[in-house]
Amino acid sequence: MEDEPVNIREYEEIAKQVLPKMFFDYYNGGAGDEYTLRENMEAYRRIMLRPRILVDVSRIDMSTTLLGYKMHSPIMVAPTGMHKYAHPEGEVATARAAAACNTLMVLSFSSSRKIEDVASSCNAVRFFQLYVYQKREVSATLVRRAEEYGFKAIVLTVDTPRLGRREKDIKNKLILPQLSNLDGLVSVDVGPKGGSDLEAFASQTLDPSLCWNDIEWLRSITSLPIILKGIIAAEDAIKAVEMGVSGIVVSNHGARQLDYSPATISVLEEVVKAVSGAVPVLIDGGIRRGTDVFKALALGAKAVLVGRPILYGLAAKGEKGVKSVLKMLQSELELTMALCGTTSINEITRKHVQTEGEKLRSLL
Ligand SMILES: Cc1cc2nc3c(=O)[nH]c(=O)nc-3n(C[C@H](O)[C@H](O)[C@H](O)COP(=O)(O)O)c2cc1C
Ligand SMILES: CCCCCCC(=O)C(=O)O
Repeated sequence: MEDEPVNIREYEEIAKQVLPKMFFDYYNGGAGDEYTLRENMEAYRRIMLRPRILVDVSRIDMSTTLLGYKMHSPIMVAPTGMHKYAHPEGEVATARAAAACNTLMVLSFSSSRKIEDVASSCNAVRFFQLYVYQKREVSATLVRRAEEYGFKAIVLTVDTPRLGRREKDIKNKLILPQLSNLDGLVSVDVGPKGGSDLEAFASQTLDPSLCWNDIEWLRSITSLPIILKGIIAAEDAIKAVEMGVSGIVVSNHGARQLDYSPATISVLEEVVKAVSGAVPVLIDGGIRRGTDVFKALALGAKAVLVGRPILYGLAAKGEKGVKSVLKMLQSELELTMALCGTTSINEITRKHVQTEGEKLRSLL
């Protein structure tokens, strides 16, 4: 029998072996020099844990809620496009795995399976991620469909007025499958082929004029709560709260948009302080270990989202692989909680971590 992967890095290796290079690079790559891509992960390594001892940890409860929805743990599935590159069942397999792990999935606007198919595949709580297209009616149609099919919130991505420069995709001349949600609404045929079809498609569809006033437009077409994904500055977090959003995701889009933007974990605290409890603050980017999840919670995140690890699991073993990745992160978090002397999510505090700045100051 083949050895079972024991961590996310091993799942990444399998994904690299089984996927065509073009698709693995699309999943794994970042923007520009990929500096932020490395930093998203490295920044977690610079944070140390401060365990407390002699606490009864025979029972650990990782459960939490988001917008009133209960989850087994604060580890959610981030919206990532085109799961059919990884597995023929695409987002349906991912959704079933998320449901089996009792967690919440955010379905991408650019999914390769239809909203309706994902909704009918299993009984899970799902949010819908939104891109705003120049043809607003396309975006509005998908919002209405998501609402009709039981999605519980709209996650508006705000870091993508244009697509980041992803040089691997340009070199590989990334091809784009028809995105089922857009059937009959938009064609992905981008004309004569040059570099990345995704880049060409994005430049023909994304609305670069999207701005704060458009939150009102979104509110006029849906009664679902709105979460903004892609905030990394306190000023924007404050503005988002003033605009009445229901949550914020500290995200740099997995370092696929603006290279040399900061690692998300390094700005989490600034955003959490600015928001001062008004709305839940989530985070994604670079989370590969249960210890990373613990560190994000200690710095004030309500929950985390994971992107690429889900795709590695999907590529390696379909639904079973996604389930295994989620369970692996959940059990790593549970062990970290036990070894840090925390028995519930609320017990994880700022005092359980030491940042690099604090480490340096303690040496002075
Ligand atoms: C292949 C891929 C596709 C993505 N597609 C979307 C998307 O459609 N919408 C979106 O808001 N974010 C998208 N993202 C960003 C993720 O939601 C998330 O911010 C990021 O993956 C988190 O970083 P991680 O991959 O290191 O966990 C995508 C990321 C990847 C890797
Ligand atoms: C029209 C924009 C497509 C974006 C595709 C998915 C995505 O966000 C990514 O990072 O890739």
